[in-house]
Amino acid sequence: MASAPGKLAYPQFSGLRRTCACVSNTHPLFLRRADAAASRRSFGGIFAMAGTGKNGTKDSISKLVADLNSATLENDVDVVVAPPFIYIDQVKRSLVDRIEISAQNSWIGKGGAFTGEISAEQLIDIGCKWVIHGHSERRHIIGEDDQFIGKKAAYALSQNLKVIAYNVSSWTNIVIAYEPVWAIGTGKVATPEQAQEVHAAVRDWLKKNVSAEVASETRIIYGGSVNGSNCADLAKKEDIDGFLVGGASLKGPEFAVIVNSATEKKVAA
Ligand SMILES: O=C[C@H](O)COP(=O)(O)O
Repeated sequence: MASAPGKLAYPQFSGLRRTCACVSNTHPLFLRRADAAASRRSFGGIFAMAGTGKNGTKDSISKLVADLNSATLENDVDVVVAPPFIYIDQVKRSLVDRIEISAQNSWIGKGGAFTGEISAEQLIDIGCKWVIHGHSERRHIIGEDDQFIGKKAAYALSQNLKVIAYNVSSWTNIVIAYEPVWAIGTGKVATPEQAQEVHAAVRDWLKKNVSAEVASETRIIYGGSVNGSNCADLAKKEDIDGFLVGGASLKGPEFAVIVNSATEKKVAA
């Protein structure tokens, strides 16, 4: 996913081939609702209510949850939030059921003596339905590689968590996120044309390497400086099926604007 602003970055195709990595950054999301008829065309995305660990306090998250609970959100957009582990329970207890919860990471296998780690089983126990794997920050800062991420994703999927990442035996519960690293947290968003080109290339990769059906159905979401002002133009693009939102997700009303940019998808369709 690395590239300079203005240049297209093709997300880890070699990784995709081996395990499947897509990439996300920090926090997460919204997605199309499962009952929305056919396919990825119903918008979906991802939003993070608090960044990777460093964002959020009990008070700030209470405020954000209150904003989300009172926001008017498009019916046919799935909305998922990914708070840091320590706030998941608080969010689960206070957030409306219409919004699902994701973790930002999980262990590679069954729980046990792995100090400091959180298992997929524990996430399910606390009410999570989603987990993010393969975020560029986990790769670049923590040093996770495709193989390790693949193990995590495979185990999470085996426990029926939905995954934003790889090592996929069934694509039903997968969402792929494309985030050019130069766009993450920088205010330099990819142009709709740049993002569309990469999303189309990812979809084409799926078509050639997995199947036409998977290519058609899999949601590919964009992340990197998405905000209330640029989301509408991005949402109009054919292969952009949602967003992975970081900074703008910390402001509930702005996040609602991003969720509701799904209407642009309907207009464009
Ligand atoms: O996880 C979030 C993404 O990495 C995007 O972050 P951002 O919207 O602050 O650029």
